[in-house]
Amino acid sequence: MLRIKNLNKSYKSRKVLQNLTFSIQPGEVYGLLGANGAGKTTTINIICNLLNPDSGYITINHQPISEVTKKIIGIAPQENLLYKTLSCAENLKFFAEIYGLGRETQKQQIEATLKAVNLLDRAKSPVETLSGGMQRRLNIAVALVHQPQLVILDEPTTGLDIEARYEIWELIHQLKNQGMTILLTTHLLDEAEKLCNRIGILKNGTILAEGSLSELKTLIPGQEVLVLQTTQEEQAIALAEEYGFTTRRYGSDLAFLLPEPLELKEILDRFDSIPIDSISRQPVRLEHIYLEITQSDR
Ligand SMILES: Nc1ncnc2c1ncn2[C@@H]1O[C@H](COP(=O)(O)OP(=O)(O)OP(=O)(O)O)[C@@H](O)[C@H]1O
Repeated sequence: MLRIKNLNKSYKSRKVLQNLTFSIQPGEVYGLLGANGAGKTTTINIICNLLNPDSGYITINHQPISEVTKKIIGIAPQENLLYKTLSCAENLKFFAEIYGLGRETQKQQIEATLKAVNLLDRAKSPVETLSGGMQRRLNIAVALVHQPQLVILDEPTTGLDIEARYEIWELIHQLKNQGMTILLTTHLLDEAEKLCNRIGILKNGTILAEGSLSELKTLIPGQEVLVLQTTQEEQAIALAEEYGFTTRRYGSDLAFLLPEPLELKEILDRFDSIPIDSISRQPVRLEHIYLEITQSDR
C-alpha cells in the first residue's frame, strides 16, 4: 500500500530524515514509534504531499505521491483540524465537499462516519461543546469521511485522559478489524504494543528496528526482566553476571535480563547472599526493546 525508500530531508544543515525506508501492507496497522523530534510529522507531511523530500521516493498503491494520491489518504493530524463553532455534521460536510463527494454520498458518509466514531447522537452539537476525547474522535472522523484507503493517525491519543484514550484505542481496533490500512505515529509504547501489527522504531530520521512485537523481542538479550531493589547493587550485579544475566538500568531501577524465565524461588536462592528490598519479574515489553535499541545507538 505504502512504500517509502531512502527518504532524506534536511532543514538547512539539520538532517531530519536519513535514508528512511519502510513499507505498509494493505490491512496493516504500522506504528511509527519515536521520541519528540524523531521525524514522524515530517514523514507524514511528505506522504501527504505537503512537503517535498530532498531525495528518495514514496509510492501509494504503486503511484508516486501527487494530488491524486492525496485523495486516497485520510489524515488525522496531531492538532485537531476542526471548526469549533460548527457542529460535528457541519465539520464533516465541509471536508466531504473538499474531497468532492456528491450530495447523496456526503449524507451517507457523514452518518456512517459519525456512527463509526460513536458521535451520531452529537451530530448537531457544536464542536466547542464536546469533550476533548469526542473532539479527537471527530478529528479521526474527518480522516475517514471520504473513505480513504490509507489512514494516518498522528499521535491520536496524546493529551487525552485514560478513558478517552481507551475509546480511541477501541475505535482504532474497529478500523483494524474492518481491514483499514493505518499508519499510526506515537511515542506511547503501550499504544503501539496494543494496536500495531508491525512497529518501526524511529530515531534521528532513521528506522533503527522494525517488526512485529514478537520479532522485536528477539532483539533483546533476555526473555524476562527482573527488577531488583537492594542496598548492595554492586554485589547484585556481580552475582547476576555470574549467572549470565544482562544488567540494565531503566531510569533509577536496576534490572537484569534473564536468558530464560526462572521461578521466583530460584531467583531468591541466587541472590540470598545480599539483602533484597523488593523484587519483581516482568515479561519483555516494548519499552524494554525501545530502550535497548535507541540507547545502543547513542
Ligand atoms: N520547518 C522546520 N524548520 C526547521 N526544523 C524543523 C521544521 N520542522 C521540523 N523541524 C525539526 O525537524 C525535527 C523533526 O521534527 P518532526 O516534527 O518531524 O518530529 P516528530 O517526530 O513529529 O516530533 P513531535 O512528536 O515533537 O512532533 C525536529 O528536530 C524539528 O525541530
